Amino acid sequence: MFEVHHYDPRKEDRGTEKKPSSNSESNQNNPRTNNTNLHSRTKSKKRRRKDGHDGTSLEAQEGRNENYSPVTKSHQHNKKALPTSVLQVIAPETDGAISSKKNISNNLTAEAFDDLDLTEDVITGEIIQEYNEEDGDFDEAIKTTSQDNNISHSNDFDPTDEIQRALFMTTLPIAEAAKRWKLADFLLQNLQRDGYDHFFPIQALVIPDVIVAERHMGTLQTRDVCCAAPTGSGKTLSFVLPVLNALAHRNVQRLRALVILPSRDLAQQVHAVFQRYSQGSNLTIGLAIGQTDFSAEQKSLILGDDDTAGGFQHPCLPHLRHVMNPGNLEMELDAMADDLYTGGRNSEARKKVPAGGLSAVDILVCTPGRLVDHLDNTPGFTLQHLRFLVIDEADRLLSQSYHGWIHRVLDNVHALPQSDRGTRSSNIEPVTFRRSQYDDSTSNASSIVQKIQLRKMLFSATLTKDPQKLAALKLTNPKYFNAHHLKRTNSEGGSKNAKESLYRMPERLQENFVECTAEQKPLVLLALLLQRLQERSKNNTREKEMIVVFTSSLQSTHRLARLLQLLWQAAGYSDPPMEFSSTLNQHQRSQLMDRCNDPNDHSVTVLVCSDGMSRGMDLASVRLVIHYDLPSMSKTYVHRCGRTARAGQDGQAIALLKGKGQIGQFRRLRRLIADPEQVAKTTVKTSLVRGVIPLYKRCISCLKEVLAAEDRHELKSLDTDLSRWLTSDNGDDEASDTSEGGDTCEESSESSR
Ligand SMILES: Nc1ncnc2c1ncn2[C@@H]1O[C@H](COP(=O)(O)OP(=O)(O)OP(=O)(O)O)[C@@H](O)[C@H]1O
Repeated sequence: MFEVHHYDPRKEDRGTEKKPSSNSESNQNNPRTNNTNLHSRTKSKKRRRKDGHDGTSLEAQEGRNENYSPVTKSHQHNKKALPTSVLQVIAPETDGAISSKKNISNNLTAEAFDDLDLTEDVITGEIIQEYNEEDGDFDEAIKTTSQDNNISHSNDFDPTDEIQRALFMTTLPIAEAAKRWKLADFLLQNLQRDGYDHFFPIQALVIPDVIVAERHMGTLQTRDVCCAAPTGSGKTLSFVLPVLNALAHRNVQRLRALVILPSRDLAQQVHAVFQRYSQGSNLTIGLAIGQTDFSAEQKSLILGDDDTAGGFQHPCLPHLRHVMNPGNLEMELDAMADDLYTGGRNSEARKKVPAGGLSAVDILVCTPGRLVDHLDNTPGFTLQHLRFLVIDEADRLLSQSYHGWIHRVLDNVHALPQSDRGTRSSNIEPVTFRRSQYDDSTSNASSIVQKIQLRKMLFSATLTKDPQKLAALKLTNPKYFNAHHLKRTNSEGGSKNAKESLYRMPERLQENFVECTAEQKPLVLLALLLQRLQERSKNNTREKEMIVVFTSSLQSTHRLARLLQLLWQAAGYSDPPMEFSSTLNQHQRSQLMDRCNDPNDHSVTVLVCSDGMSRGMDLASVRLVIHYDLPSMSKTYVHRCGRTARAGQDGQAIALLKGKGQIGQFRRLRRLIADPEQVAKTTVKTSLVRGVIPLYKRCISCLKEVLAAEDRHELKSLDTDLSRWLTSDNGDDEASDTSEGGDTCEESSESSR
């Protein structure tokens, strides 16, 4: 079930959950009830417009349209079908959705969307003609191709509906979809370079939404976006592409998009995606995560000579530099527009601070703490011209204050740089304007220029709907894309808990658990790992594959990683397991991620991670996630599992549960996630577990010494060569207790890690 609805935090505040519209009501209003083919629906769409109807589609409210799958001829040509999991990300069945056209509630909206990709000419002309001429009956063609792709179809397709439209766009070859959205050429080239054939549904939903809002900025009211979609469903490109597209034709360099992430690792990852997709444009992407020293980071963000960034010695210098800049003309226009718009209220302030501040970057990817540092201490750093505020892993960021970053950002958006605060009024207007597309000499001033609006975009696989937290962001008329309450395309009623469940797993994830005792747990883990590696070498698999093991604390991550490294050494295996946690410094973590991401580097087979690393990490080769310790929160479980089965690929997650107590705990935790019955018990061969006991005993006796040596700085954190600690005897005496000691069952809250 996919919802797109108008989210009103005030309603939740009063405890009044948004209720689905009743079927009968929806039926009465549904203009499509009797439509059986695309021709008649298109006509009915025209009729509705004539009648002043806003074109709102209501089948999403009714939940009757779960089987929709529009298919074009071009998709038929492309035999590589989209994974159904990807299509199901936004399966249109829903209980509370209101079509976005109604949401935007503006007569212009329908035209705005049509303007974008599916004009009636396209619908009635291009696509249908193709089928009429070459494939015969259009509906039949849809049916046939749907069956080919194992996707059921419905006759209720109405291309004016946003969800339907998004699904439709996912079936088109990526070049065609990009053309219809008029995506910048460099973006398409980058997508093709990466071998992407189709957009994913969440992308097909969010990208045109942002494009429409940008194109019709003057007439459509800005709507902020809250987007919850499963792990690995492609949320990153859903904001990277439209932001780059919107800024691609800028003349003057200013900080126009701010992308905030909860950790340095994620910020680096998203920064890399921006870099990759900005190739071919002249946009500059900044990174502020505290990786370099502060003044070096300042210099990378702010234009000017070496002395300017840190010192900002003379206010005239940057102004002069800006006047000499080729972008001068555009700036002057902005200034003029500003005067026209604000009656000159800002002109005094502008005399002191060059319009646009001194940004050396167009887009800044950052962590909240470092952002606040720059707001406080970097002269010329301004959020004055921000057009996009993207908050990725929003629930995580909103749950932590990070020096009150939200208030600091909101206070600074559209405000002048710190250096000129003394002169401005408290409620200053934004000073960025752009020329209207409909510029003509007869227009008056206010129609020539459009005030740039800030759009906030929130993303997460476990996005909170906590009204208090969202309220802090002061969202404008937010539009909530919820892709969690999904329904399997071909099943009748979906899962029992589909409506109550908060989260949803990737479609191709297989979830299992193994029941064992505390003592058996490390043995079971070892047996599982060895079994997997042996299978791999037996099958002679060349493809890169990784296993990620999660523990519940930093300390157990380190202990377990060391134990496994000893075991590898004792067994004579190459490529020992690696630790990935905040025990490593940023540079070491980045290097490790590079190795994990390099398809030709097969040296990392097992990663032992703390929960600090459970979110967002995008490693295509992870095939198995093992929950060595059970997390205490459902959302941590969701994010951990989401390190595999990404982008429509297969993956498996196995939880090691200590006895009945933990099985109950696991059930409770799993209740918030759709399809609890999907989790199956699995076992590990006793012979395998028995087989690893001598090896384990030999290593557990050395572990203490290894850790002590590390405390004495005799061993580096990345050093995996532990051979000198391995004794030749099998350690029978010392290791009568097989517990490795780091196996703590203690659960700690996600935020405490
Ligand atoms: N249209 C596409 N076709 C094929 N692969 C894609 C497409 N879009 C994104 N991907 C790939 O899918 C993978 C997952 O995407 P992404 O990291 O954006 O997921 P996500 O939804 O942000 O997940 P998480 O919630 O775990 O952060 C990435 O490796 C990305 O390159």
